[in-house]
Amino acid sequence: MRRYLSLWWEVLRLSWRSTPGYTAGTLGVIAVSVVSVAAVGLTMRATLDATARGSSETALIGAVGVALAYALTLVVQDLTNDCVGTVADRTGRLGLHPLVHRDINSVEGLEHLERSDFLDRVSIVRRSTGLIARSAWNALLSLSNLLKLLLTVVLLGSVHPLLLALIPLAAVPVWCNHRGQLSVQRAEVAGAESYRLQQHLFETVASAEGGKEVRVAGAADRLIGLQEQAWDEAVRIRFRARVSAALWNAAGWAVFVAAFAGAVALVVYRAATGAGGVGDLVLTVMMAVSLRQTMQSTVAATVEASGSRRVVEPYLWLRAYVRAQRARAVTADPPPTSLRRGISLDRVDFTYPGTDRRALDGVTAELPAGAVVAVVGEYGSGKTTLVKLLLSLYAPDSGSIRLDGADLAGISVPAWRKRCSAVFQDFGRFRIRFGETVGIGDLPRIGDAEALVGAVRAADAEGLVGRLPEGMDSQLGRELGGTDLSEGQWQRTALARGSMRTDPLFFVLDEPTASLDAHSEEAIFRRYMERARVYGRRTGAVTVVVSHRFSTVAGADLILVMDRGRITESGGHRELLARGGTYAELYGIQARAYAPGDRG
Ligand SMILES: Nc1ncnc2c1ncn2[C@@H]1O[C@H](COP(=O)(O)OP(=O)(O)OP(=O)(O)O)[C@@H](O)[C@H]1O
Repeated sequence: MRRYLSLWWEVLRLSWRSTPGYTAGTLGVIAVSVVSVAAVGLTMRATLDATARGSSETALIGAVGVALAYALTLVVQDLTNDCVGTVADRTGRLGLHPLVHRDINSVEGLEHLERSDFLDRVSIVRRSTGLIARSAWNALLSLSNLLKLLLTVVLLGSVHPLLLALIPLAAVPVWCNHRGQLSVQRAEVAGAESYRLQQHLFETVASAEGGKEVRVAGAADRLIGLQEQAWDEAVRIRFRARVSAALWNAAGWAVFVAAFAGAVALVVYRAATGAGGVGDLVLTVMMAVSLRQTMQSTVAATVEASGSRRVVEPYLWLRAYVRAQRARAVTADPPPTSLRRGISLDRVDFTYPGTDRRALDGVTAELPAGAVVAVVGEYGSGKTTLVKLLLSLYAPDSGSIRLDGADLAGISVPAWRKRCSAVFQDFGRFRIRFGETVGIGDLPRIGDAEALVGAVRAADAEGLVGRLPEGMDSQLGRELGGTDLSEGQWQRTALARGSMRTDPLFFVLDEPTASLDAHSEEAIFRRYMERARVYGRRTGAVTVVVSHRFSTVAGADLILVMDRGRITESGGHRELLARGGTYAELYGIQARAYAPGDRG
């Protein structure tokens, strides 16, 4: 409960900051709604009692009071919902939405983006910032309704104390609703995976990228069938939970309505047998009517507040996760300014979240300072995973990675990343201006024209910039009114981005030329090897090159051969050839395949 109270308090403060006028207005309307309920009954009783006494002047003033109080009740009844809806919506969009996005993006590493439990919660939170804000206002509405209830019961209790028994009985529908909402909440999480799947399939079929292959393969109907299946599954799970919630709701109400009918009968009987006055009778009827309304809205607001558990719980979980990550970052050390010994891996194991096969299995290796290290191996042997761990995108499950003996786990992730440069096979296609898409490789120098030109030159992408309509300022992406690039051009852009930092301690080239022709590939590799040597001499930087093309890695100082998550061979090119193992065999196969005379 404390977690909820602190969240609601935070949301109300956020409401105040993001939309102070609406917040003040809504608070005012809620306060008036509390007072107006009692005002109607009290003015009515005073009017009738005055009439019975024959005091016409007081009766007239009382009648004006009744009219005003009643009009106020009607106005605030309508206004409350509108105001709460608007203020919650604005707080959700203006205050909470940016906070949630900042939280999600501030998490280091990739692990959380591939953990299905994280994704399920994030997808709920992302769509529900308005509901989270609404939950705080609903809690406030519940509180104001409780006050109204208290006022109503005090007035009814002044007629007969037995009516106070209505308070505990009012808890029955609240509990039943809460019970039903729990099953709705569980269903949201259980159906989130099917929901994501259907969304992914829909986007695959509908997007230009995936749609091409899907249409050529004639697989659209099948994928749409799968999407409908996943959609049905998601809807079925939610529907069942909602039916069960409705049944709980009805049962709770049945209990309360029975008790309420008995209470009203008692008061009417007392009035009829002369135990109460005319004013008491009218007060009872007025309060009975308003009690029913207040009870209804108390239950509705409480149920809505507790029903929002399905969105609030994931949000609280996300915040706790982000805080734990940040707390870890605060105590971290900076990375060394240069490497003297190098990077070592000691019995590193790693399994991707949600899978049960080790992607890295007892990996031990020494990557000497200043060295170019090539990692080769079959598809899926763990090469990219190894690189991801070295970049702190994931942490090892066991074993350690050390920089000059210091455990990478104790080093600040953002500070380490600032000393890394990487070009990946599955590079990003950032559809912004060309200069920006390169410049984000080193944010502090994103506006440094000289640095941009240098990076573009390193990636041999000057020709590409020359063909763009506005050079470095050209917008990329046709759907954004810009220019479309080919795969090879996107890859050169990624290479340029990876060349922005000029003093990395760790430089990664993970299949950086897979989309380039053989001629460009060779030229680029030669150029980047020279670059790697410069880094190595300057700071002892380690360069890791991942490649399927053995000819490109022959010049590396150290070659690691991977197979099913393990390093099976390591050494220099000549040494591995002389050993006659996997490397020698694969090298031989490729050398023959690429030899001009052997080609068919
Ligand atoms: N995000 C992920 N979630 C789950 N499993 C993954 C993920 N990424 C990779 N894997 C699995 O981990 C293993 C190693 O993958 P990795 O990408 O490291 O291989 P690789 O040698 O780089 O392959 P390739 O040469 O195709 O790039 C594979 O079995 C792969 O299926």
